[in-house]
Amino acid sequence: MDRIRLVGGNELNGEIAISGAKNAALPLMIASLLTDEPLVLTNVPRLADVKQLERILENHGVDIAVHGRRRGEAEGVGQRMTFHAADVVDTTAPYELVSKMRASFWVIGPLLAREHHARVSLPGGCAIGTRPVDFFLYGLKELGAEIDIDGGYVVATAPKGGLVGGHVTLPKVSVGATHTIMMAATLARGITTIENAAMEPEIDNVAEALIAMGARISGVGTRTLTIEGVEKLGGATVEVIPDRIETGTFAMAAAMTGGDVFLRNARPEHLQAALNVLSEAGASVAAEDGGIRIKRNGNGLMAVDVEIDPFPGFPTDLQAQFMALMTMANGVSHIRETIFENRYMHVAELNRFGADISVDGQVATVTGTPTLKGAQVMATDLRASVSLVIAGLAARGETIVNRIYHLDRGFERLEAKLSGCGAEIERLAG
Ligand SMILES: CC(=O)N[C@H]1[C@@H](OP(=O)(O)OP(=O)(O)OC[C@H]2O[C@@H](n3ccc(=O)[nH]c3=O)[C@H](O)[C@@H]2O)O[C@H](CO)[C@@H](O)[C@@H]1O
Ligand SMILES: C=C(OP(=O)(O)O)C(=O)O
Repeated sequence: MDRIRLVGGNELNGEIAISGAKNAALPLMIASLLTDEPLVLTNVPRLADVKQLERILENHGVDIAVHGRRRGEAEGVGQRMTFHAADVVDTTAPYELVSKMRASFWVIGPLLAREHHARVSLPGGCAIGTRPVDFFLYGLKELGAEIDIDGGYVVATAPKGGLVGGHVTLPKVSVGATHTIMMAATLARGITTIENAAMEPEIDNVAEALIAMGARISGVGTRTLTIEGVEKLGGATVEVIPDRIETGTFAMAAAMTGGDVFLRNARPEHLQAALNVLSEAGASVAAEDGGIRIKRNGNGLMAVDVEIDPFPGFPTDLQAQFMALMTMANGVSHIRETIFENRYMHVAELNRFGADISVDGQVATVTGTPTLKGAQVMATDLRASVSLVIAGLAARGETIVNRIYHLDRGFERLEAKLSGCGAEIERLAG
């Protein structure tokens, strides 16, 4: 199993190109199941999760092509890929494929809308809580589907003639349920409303893609989406938005080590809450043409309290990275995780560096210390893994992060991007 070795203490200086967003690329790829015409996606990141979803889509009959580089295109630019679901040959998404990744469950929406049937294994994904699928089932039922659970599979069947429009009020904001119900509703007969919908930028990216494919959706960027079903969707070319979680991660890394890093392609409006917190903590954050610049001079950081919330709040996917940052801040920071009930697996690992973190229910209390010491640590999930890298970048001496396959799910060329800015970091194979 690969590991990462780092030696902390170097400032980060330079430029990092932010990749396309994993959490936008995945639902956009799934949207290709809604049409028999090709969907072209640009800026697709090279990630293990993208590869895994390719396998799942291929099993449904989707032809997938990765285009070569274009003249004048910079090296390392995101992939241009075509997804063509001319004929959906299988409406089952099997356990072996779906259990590895949460988002793969979302194929249930398009399959049900287009093929009127879907049999999808209950999902896996990061172990950060129980992560039920009750909102999806409720939403699809509101669109007329009949749902059974059989041997670990959700078996969904549309009424004769296909799904029908309905009113869905999500009990709690859910990104996955919003993507899935929105996609399903595009081909339903009549009008669907989704109240308390997620407003994450990835939802907007998918909604705009669906609109480009011929869907009728209004309320994009608000808590209420209205979808008027159409008979058929067509092809389109859509750009995956830059990854706001990767952006926030490198911003925290730079704030942790000090230095001056320009995050190219980053869009400040996609992570304003996190940037505000970084400024409050004492980092300098500036929106510049084409990206965001993060600087921190020799001064230490101040402790800041944060409550995790759905967008536009502070994202749960940056909670672990922020906690790493707070381990060396002056003072005591309180972090309240309100989205997932078990997303503190990194606490024990961060404490191995000599951090002082305790957890009581939803709240983690981080008492800053002036120094961390390098350690052997274990990655437990995607964002937890990268929080250990952030701690290691500032810790004295050597850190080894084990089980980094989690990192490869969601960070493209992490070591190369960090070492390009002066970090001492390498992957140890085997
Ligand atoms: C691939 C992807 O985009 N993953 C993101 C997505 O996950 P995901 O879409 O799985 O997360 P949700 O937004 O659905 O989860 C929000 C909350 O709703 C609960 N819930 C959700 C569905 C349901 O049927 N029942 C239920 O109770 C969840 O357990 C959680 O407590 O949004 C999360 C919240 O921003 C992010 O951390 C993940 O990175
Ligand atoms: C939790 C995440 O991913 P997933 O929903 O695929 O488990 C994440 O991207 O941080």
